[in-house]
Amino acid sequence: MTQLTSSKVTVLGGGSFGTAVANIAALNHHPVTLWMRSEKQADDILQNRQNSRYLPGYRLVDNLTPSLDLESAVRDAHYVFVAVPSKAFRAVVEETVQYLPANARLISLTKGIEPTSFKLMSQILHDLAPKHDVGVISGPNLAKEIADNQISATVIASYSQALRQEVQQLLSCPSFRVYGNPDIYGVEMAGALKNIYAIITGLAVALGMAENTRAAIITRSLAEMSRFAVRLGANPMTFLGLAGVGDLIVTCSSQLSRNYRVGYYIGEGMTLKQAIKKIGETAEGINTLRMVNEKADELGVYMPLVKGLYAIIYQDMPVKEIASRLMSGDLAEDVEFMSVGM
Ligand SMILES: NC(=O)c1ccc[n+]([C@@H]2O[C@H](COP(=O)([O-])OP(=O)(O)OC[C@H]3O[C@@H](n4cnc5c(N)ncnc54)[C@H](O)[C@@H]3O)[C@@H](O)[C@H]2O)c1
Ligand SMILES: O=P(O)(O)OC[C@H](O)CO
Repeated sequence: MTQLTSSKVTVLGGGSFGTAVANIAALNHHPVTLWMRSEKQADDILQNRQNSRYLPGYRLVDNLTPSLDLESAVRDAHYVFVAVPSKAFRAVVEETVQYLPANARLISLTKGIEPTSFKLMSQILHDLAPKHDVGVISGPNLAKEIADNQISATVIASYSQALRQEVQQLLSCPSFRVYGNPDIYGVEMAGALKNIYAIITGLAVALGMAENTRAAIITRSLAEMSRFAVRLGANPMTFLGLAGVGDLIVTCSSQLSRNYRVGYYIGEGMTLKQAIKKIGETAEGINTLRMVNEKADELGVYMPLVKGLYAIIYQDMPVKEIASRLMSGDLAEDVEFMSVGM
């Protein structure tokens, strides 16, 4: 691999993950611009070297510069990472492309699916910037742990081998290891789907589940999400990697996951609205659940866990009734591996 020289990196979105990834690139001595909407947050970074709203207590390196001006943030960038919630993704990229240098690489950090179109973020990037190389980062990456320099690993997925290798070099450091994978669809789908199962696990923990139960939920979640994604064209092997089982494990185990916490608060008796308000940050799984539930019906893919959570959240079904339905369904359906692709 040829050594990457100092490259101008821009991250769009000053939330927890955008800030954490921007800081890693800056730690690797690249000049980094973090574009955000909030003047207050930008001032906070300039004056206190901290994003107190999203990553309180973590020092941001000096070569990370906040910016409120999209044009100047993007104009000379070699790499543009997009870290805004999926519902804002298309609008932000639409505005960005007019300023994009011809050779800039575009990489999504977002784990979600576009409502109505069912497009993944890389597909939106392709739509809006068809001449640019596109990639996606996904893996077990809790932003606060990355900011705390805890050892973490992730996946850069792209059809472009050059882009994969460049991003590996751009972000790899002693506490962060980046692996390449050409299966962009599988990596991205895994990152979106695991949020649904984190909500289920959080809910089950709040209701006092035992460790056997957690293991059963995580394992059946992996089978269910792989079955769905493989039906849509993903490589089943991706689900045995960091972006698949890796991310599923961390998101279904940690109170730092916002999706897990949504489930936990609902399990404690909050309404969905109250849970979302209490978290105050992006929890993509809520919308992903609606879209995947609909798509599973359309494709005829068997997804009992998605169906169960949908019934609890959107149809007000009692959790106990859903749990007993899951445990007493037709055993003929419950074959561990349904086909070569699970
Ligand atoms: N936080 C994590 O641990 C983590 C890890 C991996 C991936 N992700 C993914 O990254 C994406 C972003 O998550 P996050 O954790 O940074 O969310 P967040 O809630 O911490 O921050 C979202 C940021 O996006 C900004 N934003 C929202 N709408 C915008 C718009 N229209 N224009 C400009 N900025 C806008 C908000 O102001 C905020 O700064 C999500 O899809 C999430 O699943 C998060
Ligand atoms: O906080 P969550 O639930 O969005 O999860 C964060 C990351 O996706 C974990 O990899």
